[in-house]
Amino acid sequence: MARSKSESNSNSAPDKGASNLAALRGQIDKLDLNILELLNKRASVAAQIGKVKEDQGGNVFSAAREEEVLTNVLDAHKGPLSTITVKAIFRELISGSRAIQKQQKIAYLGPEYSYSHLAAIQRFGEASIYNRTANIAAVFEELNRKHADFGVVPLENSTDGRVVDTLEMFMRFPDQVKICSEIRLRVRHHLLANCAQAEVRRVYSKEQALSQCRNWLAKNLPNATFHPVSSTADAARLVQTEPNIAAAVASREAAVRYNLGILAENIADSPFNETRFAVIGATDSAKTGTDKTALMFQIAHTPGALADVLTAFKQNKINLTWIESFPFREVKGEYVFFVDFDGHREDTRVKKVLAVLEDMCESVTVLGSFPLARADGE
Ligand SMILES: C=C(O[C@@H]1C=C(C(=O)O)C=C[C@H]1O)C(=O)O
Repeated sequence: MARSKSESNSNSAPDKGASNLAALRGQIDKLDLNILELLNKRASVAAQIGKVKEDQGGNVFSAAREEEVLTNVLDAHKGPLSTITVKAIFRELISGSRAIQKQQKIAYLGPEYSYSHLAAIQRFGEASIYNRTANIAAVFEELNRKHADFGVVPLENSTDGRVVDTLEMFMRFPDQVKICSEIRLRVRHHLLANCAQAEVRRVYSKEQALSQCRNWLAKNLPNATFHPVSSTADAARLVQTEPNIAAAVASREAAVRYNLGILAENIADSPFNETRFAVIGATDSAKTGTDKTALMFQIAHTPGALADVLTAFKQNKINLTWIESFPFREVKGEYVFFVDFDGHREDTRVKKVLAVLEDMCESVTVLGSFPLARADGE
């Protein structure tokens, strides 16, 4: 309805506000169209890159190049948008650019909305195809059968330590796959249910998640019993079947997927709970300058053998970032060690240490070099 002059005069401040709002929204509309045009221009260049790769036989996914793209952008970023927002936008932009070249198939330990699934989405975005598997071995099998281009498998959790099933697969099939990227996922456990906290009698979750929230659960749910199930997402699904008495310890995404309320947030006993995942594929990653290398070696059961290996790292000034020992099933008393360290296998000092290890060890397998992962949210 048209307004009379007197009406707008008597109300001039809100009127000015309204026209300001309209003008500002007009600016946003224009900017959105500019952004859209630029996004599609970028996607067209990615499509051309895809053609070059097709001719030259290159991989669609390049962890090293993606890291470079993100570093360029984040170095230039001055706000006011948060870094998390910029990262999320570029994650999807890059995901879409890969999909234009060829949609990538990613295998992960299911079900949907497990932490492995969340880690996979963090790295590969929404424009990829996700194949869930029933166990970690099946992620390796999916790759082997070429049903998936990449797999996402957990390596270690900051509270629970190593993930035995993954390390065992590397040991059983040392040359089957390479690690091409790592993902650090902040694991935030919440108590999900559709009843009140006082009504909760049964709590479902994955065993590790129950253990990571042990003190909180004992203090806040003294009348409940705890039931380990195959995954946190499966726990959330089960709660739907016993809505009046059951709760799950799982992610926010699982709450959305299974229509559950969040009774309590961030209930893990340790405020810092992170899982590190490996992205496995046919090849590892090109060098970026801030890389890590993972390897597995087996040494003779003699005094000082491990100390000699560690000295070789020290002498070459290589910083170890992880070490795990694992009994070698085939020879009693022998151990396989997993380590990762700063540097790329093409760096001179890494080449030197690898040559020394080849001489010292019964076997050495380079699991791969890959860009150092940023902490989740950084
Ligand atoms: C465009 C490319 O392909 C993929 C998409 C990227 C991007 O959108 O920036 C970067 C690396 C690749 O994973 C490329 O290799 O440069």
